[in-house]
Amino acid sequence: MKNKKKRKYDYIVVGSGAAGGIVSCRLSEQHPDSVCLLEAGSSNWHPYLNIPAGFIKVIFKPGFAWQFSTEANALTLDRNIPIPQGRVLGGSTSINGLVYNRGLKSDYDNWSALGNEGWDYKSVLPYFNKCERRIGHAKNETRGFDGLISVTDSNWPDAVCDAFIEGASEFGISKNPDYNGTSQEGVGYFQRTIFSGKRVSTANTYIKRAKKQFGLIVMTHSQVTKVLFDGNRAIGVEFFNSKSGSIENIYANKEVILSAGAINTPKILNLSGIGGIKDLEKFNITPVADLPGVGKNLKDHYSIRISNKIENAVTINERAKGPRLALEVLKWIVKKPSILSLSPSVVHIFCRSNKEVQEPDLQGVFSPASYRNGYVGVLDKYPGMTCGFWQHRPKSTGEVKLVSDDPFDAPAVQPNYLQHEEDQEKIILCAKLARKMMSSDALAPYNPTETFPGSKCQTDQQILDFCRRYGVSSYHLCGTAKMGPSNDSMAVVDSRLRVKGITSLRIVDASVMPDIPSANICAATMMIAEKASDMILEDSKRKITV
Ligand SMILES: Cc1cc2nc3c(=O)[nH]c(=O)nc-3n(C[C@H](O)[C@H](O)[C@H](O)COP(=O)(O)OP(=O)(O)OC[C@H]3O[C@@H](n4cnc5c(N)ncnc54)[C@H](O)[C@@H]3O)c2cc1C
Repeated sequence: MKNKKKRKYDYIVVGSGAAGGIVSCRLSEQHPDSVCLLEAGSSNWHPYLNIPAGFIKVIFKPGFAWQFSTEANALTLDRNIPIPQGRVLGGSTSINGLVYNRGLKSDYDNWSALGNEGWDYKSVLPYFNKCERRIGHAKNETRGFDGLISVTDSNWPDAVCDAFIEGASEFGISKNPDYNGTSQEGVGYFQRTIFSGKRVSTANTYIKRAKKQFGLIVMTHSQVTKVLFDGNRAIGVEFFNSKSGSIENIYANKEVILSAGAINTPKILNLSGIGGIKDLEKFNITPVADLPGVGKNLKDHYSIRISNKIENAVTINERAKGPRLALEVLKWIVKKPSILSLSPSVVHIFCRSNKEVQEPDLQGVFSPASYRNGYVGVLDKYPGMTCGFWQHRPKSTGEVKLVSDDPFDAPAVQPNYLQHEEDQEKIILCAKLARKMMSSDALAPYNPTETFPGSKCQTDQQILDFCRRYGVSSYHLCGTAKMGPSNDSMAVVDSRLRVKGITSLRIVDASVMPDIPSANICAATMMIAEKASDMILEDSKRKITV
């Protein structure tokens, strides 16, 4: 393959993350030398992007991640909560927490029930399987074995984690060997997108393969500023090449695909004249399509964490410093279990908030590590453990909107965490559950003492205040260009992910989710990309005008 840059391609894909990395690869398999992938960030050469524990070194660095934060809001005590998003080849798959979690069957059956034909669990399962290479416990029909994304079990034995898992059974939560199989409910070690001690991203799998085998053109340092139209047909994009400092245009024979993520995709749409007319008028942007749903329906998982100081154990807190860290590095180099090849959350719990609920509606995460004041950042100086929880399907929704017509200004992001009363009730329950899980008899030999928020936080009101003050994003932003049927005026794309009222423009990323899955959302985003790739190629063969 020649990998020679041109001015015109069959397909242009904007954004190289969980979705864009996959779509660009699948399209280039069928259209070699004729797909161009534009990425605002740089390549993924840096070792921190390939060592799982490098996560903590990159998420708050502008060279690797868009440093977005939420708008201040009284619901979360006027804080600007960090919501970084990957800005590098592989997008957020190059910086994320590596947890592989598909969600509940009912998540996708609900998408279908909302009028999105072809998105029920039975229809999407083959696409979850298509991208997966499951290594470890699995039932054949529910898992994939031939895909490019390796999904492995933890190889890091830890006595505190084992005790936490044992302890959960004291509260009626049983071990589940495969929460991505037939049933999610239970407790156990997370499955991770880690192989041979290294991060598995779309950059080092799909994109690498497509560049080498199918002549995929990858242009990093290329921030798309708007989509170009001929009438209502998308014909290309304008982008800023930050290496040359110039504005350039490239064109598509067939389609433009936006995969810039749940914050940047609605921003590009608005800058291109697609959005609510009133929103566009504010910035004198000439409208191309009146779609008031652009940027609306923002969802995320708002989580809280409870930390304990413990004794009689060596936790990640001590292993991440001094001579012990040197030993961990050495272990990683010789491919032995090491804290360098861990996902930040090691153990999962999926459980129900009450007996009336039919399936899990809460997710817990546990690690034998603790951060100062509960914030991901500086580890405590003493041995510690942390349990976090969030609600699977929060009812609060927010929005992403432009603050100006300058493509280099970050948009305003307001998730309205805890706006809905039910979300407030559930977050209190989450905090109580996290406490309960760490008070099991199985963990008693470690003499846990709660350090954060501490014993003074007891009443529901105190707990809610704590959640408002210290809750954080789980970084699962989605829904800002949702798919929906023609009678849903807030839908932005149809069930084949075509932007309504526009031809040759699709959205393929976490933005199109009509509701948030009961899971960390990367697996679902990759599933969307595999399914979208088939739809784009099918429509092209049938010569359907999109
Ligand atoms: C810190 C963090 C931890 C997470 N942990 C987990 C986890 O453990 N498990 C899990 O399942 N999910 C996790 N997620 C969520 C998951 O990674 C994302 O939901 C998923 O990657 C979204 O995929 P996407 O394709 O929509 O966007 P992204 O993967 O974010 O990709 C979007 C890409 O588009 C590029 N882009 C944006 N704007 C432009 C533009 N104008 N021009 C060109 N390129 C542009 C970006 O730079 C980026 O590369 C995490 C996310 C983050 C940020």
